[in-house]
Amino acid sequence: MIKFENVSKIYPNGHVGLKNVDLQIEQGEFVAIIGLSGAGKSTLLRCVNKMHDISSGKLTVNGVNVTQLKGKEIRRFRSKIGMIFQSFNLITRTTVLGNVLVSLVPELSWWRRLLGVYPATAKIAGLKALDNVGILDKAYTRVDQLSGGQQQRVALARTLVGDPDIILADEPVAALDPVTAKIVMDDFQRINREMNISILLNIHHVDLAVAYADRIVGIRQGEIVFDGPTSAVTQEIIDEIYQGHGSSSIKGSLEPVAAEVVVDA
Ligand SMILES: Nc1ncnc2c1ncn2[C@@H]1O[C@H](COP(=O)(O)OP(=O)(O)OP(=O)(O)O)[C@@H](O)[C@H]1O
Repeated sequence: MIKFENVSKIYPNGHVGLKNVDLQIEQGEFVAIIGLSGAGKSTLLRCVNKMHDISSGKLTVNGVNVTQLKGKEIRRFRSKIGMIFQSFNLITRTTVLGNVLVSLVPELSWWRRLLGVYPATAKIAGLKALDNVGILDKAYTRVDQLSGGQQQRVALARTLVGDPDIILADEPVAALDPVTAKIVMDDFQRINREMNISILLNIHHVDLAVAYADRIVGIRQGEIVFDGPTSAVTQEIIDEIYQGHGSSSIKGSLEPVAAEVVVDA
């Protein structure tokens, strides 16, 4: 369980990234965080795995007080939290399998790290993760020869090989075309349902958020202004989250609501 209790985040320059956030996410939930650019979506996500430190309040993940983690504890803590970025963050000149196995490097002995020699068990785990996201046949292809969608699936496989409890995804489909975005969102949904991994995902496309997530959290200027099941989301709520910015002219329109994808001009 991820639990924010009255959490605020103030950046060193005084900017308030999060303000009095109360949020509880149970294991296995699929939550989409929506809001205008600069609303605080990434800040919220990055506090969960301590990429950002909170300024006040309390943040616990599976009972662990995140603020109190130090040194090696942080690495161990993060090993159960996968992170996916818009830009994939892969080593482009390495094979797909090599990228997936990178996440296991901290657990390997120094000589294996030095030589890049992975035990058979690690390789099998890596290949299984690739199979899980439908790109097993690309295992020995260099990452820079893959499409954007395939690269994001490599990133997803890299998180899966660590057997995470939680996956944080920061705009994972923003760089993808609508069809590929849907394929990647299908992967997230399947992984969430089949593996009971909590998914916390920032997304600009409200239609995709509503089509895939179980729960929507709306953020405006660092504050949560909506938190509820996807079924409760209305155009009025979307307008409230994107207040003052004419949601139908940005990506915050509920039309169409279903899995059909709005092309980002
Ligand atoms: N390191 C930083 N120092 C100061 N201010 C920051 C820092 N990082 C983010 N901010 C500010 O905090 C606010 C929230 O940023 P954040 O990246 O969380 O927004 P976001 O909702 O994820 O936006 P986007 O959708 O554009 O990624 C923004 O006003 C941003 O300028």
